[in-house]
Amino acid sequence: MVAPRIRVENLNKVFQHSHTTFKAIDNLNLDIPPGKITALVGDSGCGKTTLLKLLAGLLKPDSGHIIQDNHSSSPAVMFQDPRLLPWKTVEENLLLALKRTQNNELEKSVKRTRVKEALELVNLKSWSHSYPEELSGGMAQRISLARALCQKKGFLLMDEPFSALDAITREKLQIELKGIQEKLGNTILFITHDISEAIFLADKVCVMRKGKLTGEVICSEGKDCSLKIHKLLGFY
Ligand SMILES: Nc1ncnc2c1ncn2[C@@H]1O[C@H](COP(=O)(O)OP(=O)(O)OP(=O)(O)O)[C@@H](O)[C@H]1O
Repeated sequence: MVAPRIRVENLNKVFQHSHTTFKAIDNLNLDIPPGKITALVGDSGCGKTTLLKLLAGLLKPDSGHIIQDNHSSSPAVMFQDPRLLPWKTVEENLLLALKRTQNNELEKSVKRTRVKEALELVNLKSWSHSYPEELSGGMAQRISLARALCQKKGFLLMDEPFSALDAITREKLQIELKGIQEKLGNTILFITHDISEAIFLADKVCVMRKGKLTGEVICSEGKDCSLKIHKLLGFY
């Protein structure tokens, strides 16, 4: 598995609202370094999910480029809600994701091993035969993470994955994700409204306003990170 670098160049996306047009992504440039967590923060409606959908190939840009080095496949995506099929077991949900995303190229035994390994990573191996209704919110999100990881895409898009969880579960999952990232070295773009979550998880925090990237903050640069991010968000 190769973790790719992603470069977004002069990206534009316009939506039509009745008779007017709205620029959801406005000439946006972004560098997502390989093997690291990059966080994207911004006000509600600034275009974060639209950017994620463009990166995932779920939307087409009006102009601009998304360049993915070393890697041609689409990223794995994790959303705010786990989106597990309730009539399938945990293992079946993960196998289904592999069937959908890998076109059945993989042998059954390889798929099962991948699912087992991913469930081990999120410490839920013994729950493989359980149904989603038996899981807590935090467990369901860890299964959702395992579903993204078992695809071995190298590039993972996470759209506010922990925002529906209680504060304690959320902190636990942040620590788990950091540990998993240190083991696997995926390229991750993590969208969040929570500035402290962004600083805790990411090597770099990118700030978006009104469809544009207004700046980036490298988290290793010390304790002023939060202040810099707030300034870029227009707080001061
Ligand atoms: N399919 C669509 N058709 C028309 N307008 C859209 C569509 N998708 C998004 N928009 C508009 O684009 C803007 C950006 O939406 P987007 O969902 O990307 O914001 P966001 O930053 O992810 O917000 P939030 O943090 O609240 O999820 C919004 O004004 C939204 O109404």
